[in-house]
Amino acid sequence: MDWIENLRRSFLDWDAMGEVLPMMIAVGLKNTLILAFASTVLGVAIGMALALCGISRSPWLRIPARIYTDVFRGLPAIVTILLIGQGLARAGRELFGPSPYPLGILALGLIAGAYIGEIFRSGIQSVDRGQLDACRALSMSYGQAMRLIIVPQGIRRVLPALVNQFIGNVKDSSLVYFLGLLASEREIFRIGQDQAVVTGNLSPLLLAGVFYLLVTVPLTHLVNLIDNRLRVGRSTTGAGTSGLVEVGELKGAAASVDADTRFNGGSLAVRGLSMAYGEHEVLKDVDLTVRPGSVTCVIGPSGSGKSTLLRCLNRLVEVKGGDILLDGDSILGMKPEKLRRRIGMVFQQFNLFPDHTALENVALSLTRIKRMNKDAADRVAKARLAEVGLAGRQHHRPSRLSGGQQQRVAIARALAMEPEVILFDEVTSALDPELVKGVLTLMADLGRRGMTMVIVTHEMGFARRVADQVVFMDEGRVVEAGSPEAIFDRPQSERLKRFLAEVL
Ligand SMILES: Nc1ncnc2c1ncn2[C@@H]1O[C@H](COP(=O)(O)OP(=O)(O)OP(=O)(O)O)[C@@H](O)[C@H]1O
Repeated sequence: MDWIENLRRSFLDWDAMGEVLPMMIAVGLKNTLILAFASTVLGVAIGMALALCGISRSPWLRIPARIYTDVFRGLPAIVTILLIGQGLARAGRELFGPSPYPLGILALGLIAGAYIGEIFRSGIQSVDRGQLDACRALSMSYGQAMRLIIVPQGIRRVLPALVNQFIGNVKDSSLVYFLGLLASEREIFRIGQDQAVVTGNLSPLLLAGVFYLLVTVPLTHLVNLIDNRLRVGRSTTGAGTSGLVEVGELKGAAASVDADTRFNGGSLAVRGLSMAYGEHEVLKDVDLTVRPGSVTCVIGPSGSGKSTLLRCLNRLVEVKGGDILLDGDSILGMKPEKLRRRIGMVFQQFNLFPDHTALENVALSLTRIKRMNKDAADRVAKARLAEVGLAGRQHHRPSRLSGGQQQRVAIARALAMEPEVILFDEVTSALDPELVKGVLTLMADLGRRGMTMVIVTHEMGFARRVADQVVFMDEGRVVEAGSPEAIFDRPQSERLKRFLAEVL
């Protein structure tokens, strides 16, 4: 069996492996890790800049980012490494000295940046649009929303892909030897190859392969672990609460709220409001008066413009014509962030920040927007959570709360900013039926305590019981507005009669 002996001598020459092992660890492994790590760090910095440029509205940022990505992703790594390493050799010598090592890191980093940029971009763009809405409704600027919520969430989602990129850099570092590294700068592959020439067999190279696997295989498992964790984290709904528990939580909370503490509700006046998405006219000449401390329920068929009307009230969308007055002042001249401190909003899909606990969700805008110190913000946040019956769940993340509890955290978050008006956009539509009551009970209580509320709802029973005014919209217009009795018992228009016949 000569050929087996030949193979053994070629690949499993233990003496040759033993001889190269110390150098493989002290020089090769060290250099490979430095090259991979430094180029990944550089790649992350370049990638983040590319991602932010890539999602920018300005073509001056978007187009160069696109070109960069196409070029560095499209070229074979070895071409880039040689072009940078040899093309910039002179400048490199002046900047870094004679060694091509830093240029190798630069080349690997430039290549990695193109891939990491795409990873970041897709991560950031995969963050639910509602997160940005929630940030804006909490009066964060676009930059703050990106920095505090959207980008960190996007990065968290793409952590596995980033680790994969690091693995890619570990492997690509083997190409840098083409630049002619000094002996002390050789990485795993180069040492294996050099020693293979000396020993005349492939054992040192096989050992180099084993070293690559020792670095990359655990990392691959780490990727899977992170991936699983993220998936489990997302799907856990460990709440396990029933509707009865939820209403019970609120009863407990009612005792902690001083029923005499009243909100300082503001007034709204909508005059001749129109709004369009491009050519599509969604609101037409809408007039509406909302008294301080009153509850207005907006009802109407799907697509009639109810949500858009709410979004105009805190300028999440811009109006086309007409005016909106808050306590007599036009909101159109106000800075949107200032306006949104005064008009809070709660969304159908809750839009809580998933990486933050209930307490952090409520406290975030207090520290970041209202500039309260952390202790004071936590005190306020705890009090607001207690008011919505969630004192015992402050440290739960949204994924561990039921839909009803999440919605109550969202209400606490809006309340914490001490708004004069709160807008509710179909806040019970995404809830299981048994969880609806808890949220509606809470909203009715806010109404009793004088909060001005504009509520888009399909809960007709709630509108009849709680509203001071019911507004029926159809095809972008207010068709009828009046007391619940007037709307539900004495509808005037054919359209309202038909709508009520369908929903009641
Ligand atoms: N971002 C958008 N871009 C373009 N059109 C939109 C956008 N949002 C809503 N629309 C359109 O505007 C119209 C009114 O939508 P809006 O969501 O305000 O209605 P709605 O009465 O709240 O409906 P629903 O009860 O189904 O939520 C619809 O025709 C809708 O398709």
